[in-house]
Amino acid sequence: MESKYLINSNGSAGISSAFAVKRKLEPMKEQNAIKKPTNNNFNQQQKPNLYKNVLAANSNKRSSIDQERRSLPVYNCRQRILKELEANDTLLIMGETGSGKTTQIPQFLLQAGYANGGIIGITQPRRVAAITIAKRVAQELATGIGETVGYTVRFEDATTERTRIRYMTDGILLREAIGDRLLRKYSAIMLDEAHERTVNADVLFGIVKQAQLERAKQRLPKLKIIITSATMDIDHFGQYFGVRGMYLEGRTHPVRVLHAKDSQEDYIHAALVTLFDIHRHEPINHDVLIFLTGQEEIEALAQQIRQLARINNTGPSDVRVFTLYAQLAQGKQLECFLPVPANTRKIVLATNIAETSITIPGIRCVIDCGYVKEKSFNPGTGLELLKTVRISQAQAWQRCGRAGRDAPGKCYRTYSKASMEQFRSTSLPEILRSNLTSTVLQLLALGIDCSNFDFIDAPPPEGISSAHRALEQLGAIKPAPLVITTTGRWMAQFPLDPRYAKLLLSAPSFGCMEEMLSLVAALSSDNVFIGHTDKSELAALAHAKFQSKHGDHLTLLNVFSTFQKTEKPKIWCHDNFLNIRNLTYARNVRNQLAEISGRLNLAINSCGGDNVDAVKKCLLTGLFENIALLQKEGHYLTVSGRVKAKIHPSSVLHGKYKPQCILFTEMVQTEHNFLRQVTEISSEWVEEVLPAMKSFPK
Ligand SMILES: Nc1ncnc2c1ncn2[C@@H]1O[C@H](COP(=O)(O)OP(=O)(O)OP(=O)(O)O)[C@@H](O)[C@H]1O
Repeated sequence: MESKYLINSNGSAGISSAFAVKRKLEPMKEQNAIKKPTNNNFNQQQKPNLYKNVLAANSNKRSSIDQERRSLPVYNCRQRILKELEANDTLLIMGETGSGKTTQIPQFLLQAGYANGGIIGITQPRRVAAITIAKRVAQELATGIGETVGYTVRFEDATTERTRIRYMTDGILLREAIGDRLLRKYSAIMLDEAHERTVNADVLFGIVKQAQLERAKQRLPKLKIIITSATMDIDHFGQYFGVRGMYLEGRTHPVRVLHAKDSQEDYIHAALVTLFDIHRHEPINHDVLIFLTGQEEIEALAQQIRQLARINNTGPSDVRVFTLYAQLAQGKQLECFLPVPANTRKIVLATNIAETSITIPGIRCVIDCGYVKEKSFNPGTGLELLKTVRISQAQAWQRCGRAGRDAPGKCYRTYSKASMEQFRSTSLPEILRSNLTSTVLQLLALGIDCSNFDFIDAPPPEGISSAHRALEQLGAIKPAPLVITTTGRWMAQFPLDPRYAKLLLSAPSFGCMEEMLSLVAALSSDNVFIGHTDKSELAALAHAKFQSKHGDHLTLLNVFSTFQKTEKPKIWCHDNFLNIRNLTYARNVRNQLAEISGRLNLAINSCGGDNVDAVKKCLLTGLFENIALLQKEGHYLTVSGRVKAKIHPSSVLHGKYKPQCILFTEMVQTEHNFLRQVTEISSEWVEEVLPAMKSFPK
């Protein structure tokens, strides 16, 4: 396999080199480079007591971590960053992957006294990054999580009133802005991984910019804004924020890049061969991270690797395989961050959720398949699809940057150098290719009309109109003049997609609130079934017990309701091939949704699980855009957009008799359009439940 790879013409590839041409930056050389910070570097008076106490209590334990911190490129730029921040209210900072932006800059601000007047908030596109980075920074400051450093992600808050540095997902900060548009709680906000351009981050760029201006106008304490990334389009950001960018010089550990001579069509096979080649030739403590596109691919390859490791007599004990993807329960996602025993190689199979921000200790080799599953929304059909597409060059460098964090590394790309040159330089911002229903509602709850909002890149007008249409059908807004209704305000209270929030608001009138709380919670956690196991036949038999002839939603409800009642959940989940972590997560989500429902005085009634029609009709009130009708040819056609599709093989309705009319949770595009999580409904109900949908085809 080695012969398939070429060393990049630069030999050792500089992670930033590919972007050097794009940068028109002010190079930032540290004037007092490698000057050890002393107490004189900041005003003693301003130094927060809290930080002083933390320092005093833990000074003995920190020498090795301190050394690691001091060797990071960002450390040498500390003085300059603080000086720039004193002079400017907004900073755009670009520095190599692993240079220390995310972990160190907030600590510089803390030391400089910025946390005296408010919290230092740092947003991350993903919760796994927010959690692991907060833990690392707490360790660096030798404090417990939730003390000086904490994190908040959806359905989990690990902060206290003592927390001064708060890592969080961008969705959390956006939600807070609904309560206070000026974000008065914060003295500084760092929007990290700006290149990711998630919808939430794009909205936040505008929110923090407005909050900063408004606070200045009202003579309130200043809001400092820091935008960071290793691969952002700094000119574009510079124009939007009206500031120049800074480039943090200094290199981290080198990563040697090896491209396939020819791009490998079967990238999973290429990844497997490369992995075993690494396993034969690289020291056992060089851990490997493989980037693939999704859960099914990852689970299948994980199983194959485990089997092959046994057959090849490398011994099961010298390989530990971990998986990392969004649908995996949080606890399980964090397992790959723990050390493995000596003489064992850690192999992590991940989607793009491991692509930015995170450091998985021990990773020396990255294998990059060059593809990603990306959301794309078609406002014409109203459907959001997940499609497998080529990554951008920025993503390729970010993936590469996951190696070389604690030592020099290697990155194996299963695509050729020539084909990489054809990749887009950066990914298309999510806001230009997503369903905007949730964003439009959140902005309206903030009192902002999306059509006049100062976006860094304005979403297409047809995307906004499509969101308006959907929100009107959900009863969340009224058009001309555009206003948010009480239902809309209530929907915005739930940390859920508006369609799912609507299910909870409608449930009391169908008498099935208990059931809907359980179902929405279980849908938020996703895959509770363990299917990829060497006992897959036994697993299928166990799962069959929960099957409802009505479809996947009621099957999932059966699983969750039985789980809630079981006295020995661990044994029960094990025996039934169910994922206890995902179910426990769903239970926590349910508690929080019930708490919000209680605050809104929604009646918590139940149909006793027998009145399945009530549950199905209620599902229609939120998911009415996801209806499909059986065609004579045997396939389904979605009512909204008339897209041809099949029922996904994972559905309990797959391969059985085909219902005339179905409701689905999502559409996935692989070789066909597949409808996931499907329930049989009656087309008669549509007009009963949704009087607005008069044009429904019979
Ligand atoms: N959980 C961790 N365990 C061990 N080392 C860590 C951990 N997190 C960070 N580090 C160390 O700190 C360094 C800086 O990480 P940090 O996340 O601050 O860099 P960054 O510049 O923000 O990177 P990126 O652009 O990739 O997000 C890493 O290269 C690594 O050496």
